[in-house]
Amino acid sequence: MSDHRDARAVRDVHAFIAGLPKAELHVHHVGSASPRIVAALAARHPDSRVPTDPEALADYFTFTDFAHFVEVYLSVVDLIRTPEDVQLLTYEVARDMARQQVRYAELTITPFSSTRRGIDERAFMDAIEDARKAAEAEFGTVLRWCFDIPGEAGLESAEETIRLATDDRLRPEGLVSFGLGGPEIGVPRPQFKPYFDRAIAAGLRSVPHAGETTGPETVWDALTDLRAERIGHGTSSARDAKLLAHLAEHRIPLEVCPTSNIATRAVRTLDEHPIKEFVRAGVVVTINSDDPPMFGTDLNNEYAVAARLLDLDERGLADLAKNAVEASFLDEAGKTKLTAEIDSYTSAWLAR
Ligand SMILES: Nc1ncnc2c1ncn2[C@@H]1O[C@H](CCC(=O)c2cccc(C(=O)O)c2)[C@@H](O)[C@H]1O
Ligand SMILES: [Zn+2]
Repeated sequence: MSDHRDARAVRDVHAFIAGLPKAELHVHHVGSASPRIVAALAARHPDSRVPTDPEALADYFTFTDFAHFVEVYLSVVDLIRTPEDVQLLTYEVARDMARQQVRYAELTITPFSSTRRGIDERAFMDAIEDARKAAEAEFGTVLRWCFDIPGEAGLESAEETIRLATDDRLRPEGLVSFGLGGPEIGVPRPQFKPYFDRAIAAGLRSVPHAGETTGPETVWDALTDLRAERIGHGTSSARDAKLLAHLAEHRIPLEVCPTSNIATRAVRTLDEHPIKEFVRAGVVVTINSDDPPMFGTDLNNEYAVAARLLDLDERGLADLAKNAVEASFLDEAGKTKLTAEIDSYTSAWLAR
């Protein structure tokens, strides 16, 4: 292929991705605050130390390691102080998703971080639900929630998160799953088993982060003790052939977030990312953005990265998008509809 045609092919793939209807399964609520949203929140709370100028913000969002990332993340959490802030963040995140043709997203929310900072729990639930309904009506993007335990904040945070997720008077209609985030080093997964047992008994699905910054044994713990149905990241699974075979056989999808893994220094370079090994082993791979503005990315860019790393054409990209629909917690009718939308978009594109 000549350089000229190469460049055109890449442009074409980007245009295809931009219009491709997509589902996103691993994306954090606070971690999705774009410079536009950060500026709006900081204008409400001028004492904040988070910069609002986009260039300064890009600098601020350059991380030395995972611990530094969590420190910066928590400074953005500190910008969210009222139920109105929660509503604004959630609604505006949905607007950014809709612009990328994201039709369905499971958004990971850490309610503990808000309630411990004094936001009333009832008002918090009302704020996210108001935003969810408005986003669906106005942007056509369907949102669902994953409530996650911030592991580093200890069992007190696990207790608070499970209470908020299972108390019938509080539990929001959009809640579908239960997660575990934050640092893994020094935060063993098995201690959270009783909380995942309670979540699963209440009908929630188990989707912990595992194997992002620690080895494959953490992924095994997530499968065995937390009964994970999908794994957040699971990057280090590539180091354990038996684990890869297990994930493939039981069709346990990985929520792969390539750019995030580089930004938090979990993986050295994109070319060393194990996504190819996952696909080669037959593991179901989904593509996600994690904390897109913090990592200078968005879901469309993550699909473009995957296209390059996996050498995918439009059909291959559509298959990735369909993996996410299949691995989602949408009902069967919703899955069938979104899959058909992906297929008809792809056929129309290829028939141009
Ligand atoms: N790639 C990621 N991998 C893992 N997690 C990620 C990723 N991206 C975003 N997160 C989020 O980071 C939070 C970390 C928050 C946390 O540990 C903490 C500790 C102590 C106190 C408090 C508090 O609020 O007072 C919070 C998690 O809840 C998670 O949702
Ligand atoms: Zn994450």
